[in-house]
Amino acid sequence: MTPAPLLTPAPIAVALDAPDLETAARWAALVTPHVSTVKVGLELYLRYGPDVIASVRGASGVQVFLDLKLHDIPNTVAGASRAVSRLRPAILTVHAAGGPAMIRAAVEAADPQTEIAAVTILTSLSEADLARIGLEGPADDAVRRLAALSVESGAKGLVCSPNEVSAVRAEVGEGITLITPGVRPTGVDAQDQARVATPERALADGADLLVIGRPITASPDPGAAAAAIASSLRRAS
Ligand SMILES: O=C(O)c1cc(=O)[nH]c(=O)n1[C@@H]1O[C@H](COP(=O)(O)O)[C@@H](O)[C@H]1O
Repeated sequence: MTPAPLLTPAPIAVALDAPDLETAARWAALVTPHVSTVKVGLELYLRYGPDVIASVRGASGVQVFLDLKLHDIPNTVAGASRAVSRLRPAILTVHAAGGPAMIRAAVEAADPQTEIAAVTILTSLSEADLARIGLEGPADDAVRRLAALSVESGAKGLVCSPNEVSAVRAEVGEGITLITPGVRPTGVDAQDQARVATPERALADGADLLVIGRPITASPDPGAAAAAIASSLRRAS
């Protein structure tokens, strides 16, 4: 296999969970030489709406992941998916727990260039939390079940923790983008994340795109933090 050119951006989506647009755009500009993707979530989208996409895409034209985690009845999710499609995000999230008809509705309403990714079980939930919401047993079981139903319903991407990524790959095979938040470099606090692993582990276990927020954006130099994780991934692969 030909080694990747040294400066290929790493398969990382930096979560731009910023309180204001200027900060988000600054983070995006600092990290985009090093990473493939930036992620816009609820905090920014609910404050600024669709304009935020163009602001973070900036001059670099970096791939934008729109993480709205849609979860409603199929008709409503179809409308929302159609509404944001014109922004041409590369990825749009829905909650897998919305069920097959809802996932299918999101896929059918989206622009063909937008990949619908289904969030299986939030990485902030521990097995004790899962038991409290009626999902007793190993997280792996629920994640694999939701992954299979999402793919059957047309999702081309799945979001799970790095701890489940190899089980999910075995369940759904190649050709589905596996996206893992819950990523923490060695020694970095998990904060509100419950099911975590290092970036190197997530990639080795088969993740296609690592979502990383605060370990990069809370650094005094987000560009250097992104570059350090990207080069550590290159060394490990
Ligand atoms: O869909 C997501 O991106 C997502 C799913 C999930 O299960 N867990 C999760 O943390 N996320 C997002 O991934 C990002 C993680 O951020 P950090 O914990 O700061 O690295 C946040 O923007 C979350 O909204």
